[in-house]
Amino acid sequence: MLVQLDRMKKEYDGFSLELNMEIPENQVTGLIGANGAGKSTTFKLMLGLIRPDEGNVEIFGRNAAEMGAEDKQKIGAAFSDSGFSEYLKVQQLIPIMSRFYPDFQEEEFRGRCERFKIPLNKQIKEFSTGMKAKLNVLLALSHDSRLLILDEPTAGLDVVAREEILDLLREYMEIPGRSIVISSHISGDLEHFCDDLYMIHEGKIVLHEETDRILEEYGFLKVSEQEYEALDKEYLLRVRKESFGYSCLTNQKNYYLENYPGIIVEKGSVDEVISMLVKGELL
Ligand SMILES: Nc1ncnc2c1ncn2[C@@H]1O[C@H](COP(=O)(O)OP(=O)(O)OP(=O)(O)O)[C@@H](O)[C@H]1O
Repeated sequence: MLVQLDRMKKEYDGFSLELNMEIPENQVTGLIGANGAGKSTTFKLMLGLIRPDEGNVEIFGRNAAEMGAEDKQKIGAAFSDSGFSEYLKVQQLIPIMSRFYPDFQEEEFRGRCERFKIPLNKQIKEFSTGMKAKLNVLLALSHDSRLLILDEPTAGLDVVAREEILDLLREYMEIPGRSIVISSHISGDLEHFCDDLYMIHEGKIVLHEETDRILEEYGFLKVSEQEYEALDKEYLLRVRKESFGYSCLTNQKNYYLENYPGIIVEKGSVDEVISMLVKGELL
């Protein structure tokens, strides 16, 4: 495992984050959650910037809070704030990055700045939100890391820019042994990019599932009251009363399709699945 959070608990006044999470090699893991769900806090814990109150956070098999310089070289991280003074120009970041990361790939970085229309000679404070977001990802990708930790890298980007960033990240994943952990509050941004998704709601994981399983096996049964009464409830996760009867979330939609001919089963988007998990009633 590249990263492991084991029975991890972190408390702030009025907020409690409780996580079990594993980030293996060769995988893109998505963290989805609304504002304030705990995504940034999770990343800070992974990077050892803050310590858990309970449980363990390990990165590359070692306690995250005791990470040494060598391990830090193996991580590329991007937060909404790059950590650099916005009075600097990208040109001035290059020697700073080279000093910190011996394997900083200057030529590649310059090439990508050109490709993404990031000017080298303009102060970062003059950049648009999208340009800053792109720059943060390019910086995270600029040295030969094994793990990328990207906090909402696509926030504020238009569709074209978002796809460009995701393409760059797909290229990154072509080298075996690498992994990405990426967050977003918009599940649609991630559902076709991540292999594995964690949905966090108010500090707790409400769903951890492979993306393909969510898209292929989760679904919504739309049933009348009579159909609902006759239904085997074993594979229903949540239910919600509707004007026509009930909407039921299942993680085994093929079971219902096979055993209840004529039943209406709709494929839900990841957003709809989350919304039902958070707001639907437990059986
Ligand atoms: N240093 C801190 N002191 C007190 N509370 C904190 C601190 N850092 C985070 N929190 C609280 O933890 C909760 C989760 O915040 P976090 O930034 O992890 O959420 P997020 O999912 O990244 O949200 P967003 O999408 O808005 O960035 C919030 O209620 C926040 O107020």
